[in-house]
Amino acid sequence: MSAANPPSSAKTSLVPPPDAVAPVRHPDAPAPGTPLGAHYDLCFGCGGGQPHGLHLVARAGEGVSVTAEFTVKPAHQGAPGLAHGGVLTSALDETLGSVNWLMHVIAVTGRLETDFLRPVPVDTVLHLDARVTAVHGRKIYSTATGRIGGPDGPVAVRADAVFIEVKVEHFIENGRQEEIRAAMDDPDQVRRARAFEVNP
Ligand SMILES: CCCCC/C=C\C/C=C\C/C=C\C/C=C\CCCC(=O)SCCNC(=O)CCNC(=O)[C@H](O)C(C)(C)COP(=O)(O)OP(=O)(O)OC[C@H]1O[C@@H](n2cnc3c(N)ncnc32)[C@H](O)[C@@H]1OP(=O)(O)O
Repeated sequence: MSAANPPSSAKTSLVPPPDAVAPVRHPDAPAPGTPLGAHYDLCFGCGGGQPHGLHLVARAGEGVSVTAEFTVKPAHQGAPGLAHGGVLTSALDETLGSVNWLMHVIAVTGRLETDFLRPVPVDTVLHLDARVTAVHGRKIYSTATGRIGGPDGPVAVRADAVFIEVKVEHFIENGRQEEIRAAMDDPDQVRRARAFEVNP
């Protein structure tokens, strides 16, 4: 086994350890059915101000779950008339990322594994559903599906993920200064970030 190609480590396993606990919905989480809105206007996944983005719209579900829709546009093609797999994975990633908000936890994707079960044509609405299954320390285990033909249609894509809880400093210290300064100057963005600080 070469160092450049290490084995898939137990450290990044997608299976929660035996002492993982059930996720807890924050008391101030929005009621089921409430749109979550974009966490950042320029986010590729959900930002309304991102012309190249997916414009995914997520709503709170029951417990620690969300539903979302993403419409596949011609700009999202891989093969002629079919969605690119990486774009579909991005939609799953964004949906899984938004579900952490219901626990009032900021988290980033550590590991994400996608199964592609059916091709997804351009103009299809992908009906996404994501939920947290377990929490272990800073690790959040979650799973998502994307269905076509309606919210109860066949599963076209699915994913399992581990997200890692981070502080807001993760973004402030690692993001490009230009965008961080702009985010800090946006009262809405600061309010969103503060919500995590006052309701840990
Ligand atoms: C006013 C300005 C405000 C600006 C803020 C703006 C918005 C903020 C609000 C919300 C935004 C939040 C999310 C966005 C939502 C959706 C978008 C989709 C999500 C993404 O697209 S996000 C981008 C891709 N993502 C990354 O860019 C991560 C890069 N990466 C790192 O930044 C580090 O790598 C990190 C932080 C992950 C860990 O680093 P670290 O040093 O903090 O943690 P450490 O190593 O100590 O691990 C602690 C425990 O996690 C386990 N662990 C570690 N790494 C793991 C892995 N990969 N897989 C599985 N488990 C892992 C260890 O095994 C240990 O587990 P144990 O405790 O059991 O030992």
